[in-house]
This record gives sequence, C-alpha cells and structure tokens, in this order.
Amino acid sequence: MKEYVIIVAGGSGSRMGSSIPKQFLELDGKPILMHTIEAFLLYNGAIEIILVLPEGQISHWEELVHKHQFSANFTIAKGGTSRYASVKSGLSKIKEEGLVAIHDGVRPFVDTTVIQNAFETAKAKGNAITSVALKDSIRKVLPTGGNQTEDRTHYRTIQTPQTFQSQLLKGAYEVTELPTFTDDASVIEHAGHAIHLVEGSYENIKITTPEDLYIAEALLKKRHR
Ligand SMILES: Nc1ccn([C@@H]2O[C@H](COP(=O)(O)OP(=O)(O)OP(=O)(O)O)[C@@H](O)[C@H]2O)c(=O)n1
Ligand SMILES: C[C@](O)(CO)[C@H](O)COP(=O)(O)O
Repeated sequence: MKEYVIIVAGGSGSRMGSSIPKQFLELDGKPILMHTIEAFLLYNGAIEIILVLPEGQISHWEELVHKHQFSANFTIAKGGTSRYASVKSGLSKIKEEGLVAIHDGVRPFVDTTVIQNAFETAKAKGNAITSVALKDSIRKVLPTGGNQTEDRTHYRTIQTPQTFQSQLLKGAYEVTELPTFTDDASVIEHAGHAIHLVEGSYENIKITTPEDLYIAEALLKKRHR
C-alpha cells in the first residue's frame, strides 16, 4: 500500500515567541523541520512527503533548502489558519489511495519503530494514534471552582504520528471544523470511528516552548554519542 506523510508545519509558533516560526529554528545546524523529514525518510526512503507550510513562509523555506543543500523530495501545500485547515490542505494533495501519517513538523525525534508500528496498525485497523502513559499526577479543575484528583491510569498523552487509511481520513475531514479539535484522532472520532492507540515514545517531544529547545539539544547529544 502506498505510504504518505503529511508533515504539518503551517503554524506560527506563538508559544515559542521566536522571531521566525519555530519549525525553522536550527538544531545541530539544521532547521527542526529538516530533522523531522529525515526521520520519515529513515523509515521509508520512498514515502511520499507532503509538507504544509505557512503561505507567507514558502520562499523562506526554499531559501533554507538551498542554503542547507537539502535534497529530499516533497510536495508543498499551503497552511491554513488552524491545524485542521492545514491538515485538510495537505490531504487535498493525496490523489491515490493509501495509508497517511499526519505528523507535527516540530516533533523531530520520532523514531522508525514508532512510525512502522503506526503504519502497520493503521493498515489492519483503519487508524493508529500514538500515545504514552502520563508520568505526573493529575487533577481536574472543576467548573464550579476547586479541583479533584484523577486516576492517571485512565489517561494517555497523545502524540503524532496519527496514521490512517487515506479514504477514512478524507471522509472525516469533510465534517465541519469544531474549535475543540486539536488533533486528527478527534476529527475521526467525531465522524464516528473508534480510535486505536499505539505506543509512542517519551523522546517524541513536541517543541512548543523555549525550554523544549534545551531538551531537544540534550536528546540530539544522546543520539550522537
Ligand atoms: N495553522 C496551523 C497551526 C499549527 N500547525 C502545525 O501543527 C503542529 C503542532 O502545532 P503547535 O505546536 O501548536 O504549533 P504552532 O501552532 O506553530 O504553535 P503555537 O500554538 O504556539 O502558535 C506544528 O508543527 C504546527 O506548525 C499547522 O500546520 N497549521
Ligand atoms: C497533535 C498534537 O501534537 C497531539 O498532541 C497536539 O494536539 C497539537 O496541539 P497544539 O495545540 O496544536 O500544539
């Protein structure tokens, strides 16, 4: 079955507060987004890559590709004003049926085992959503004020890749966008499908706020040892 990955990098990175979108910040002398692309090429050198970029940053990306002599093949799609709109734009580039992984451009430490497991489960069950167990205790903040303890074994932290049979995902993305959608699992759940969780990795961090860059540097150092 044909394999695609839509790498969503259409955001502005407001929580990072950097002068350029965080997906273009350098780690080990190379933009974060290039590390993410390479992680998928390591899994499958022939995977079809769709890269979703902010419309106003496409020429900046092209300059970076030139500067770093980055030779990967990819199709560019224009990002939207929400993650949902960006994924939808990426999906419009898929013409042939297959399996599609949706992955955050700012999760460069995803490894081959996680990607492979997600594709295999999606092939068998229709979808595969990577997740990890919570490490901290959690409390629920009540609308009436106050808070109460919750059993953390009832919860999982959700990551990407989130992988799907392409027709199933395209169908689900025809529904109206809800403000509560923060990932693709929510979209297909809303369309009535059961979600299949697969194991992610604690190293598969989403680079979101400035301190995540220190964690990213440490993870890179560990990999180079
Ligand atoms: N309109 C958007 C918003 C987000 N994303 C992508 O979705 C991923 C996860 O989103 P997040 O970490 O929230 O990125 P930003 O939206 O850029 O960050 P922030 O919410 O801090 O502004 C990122 O790779 C981001 O580029 C996207 O493609 N299009
Ligand atoms: C898709 C995601 O990375 C799963 O954890 C997350 O939902 C993205 O959320 P964000 O608010 O766009 O960072």
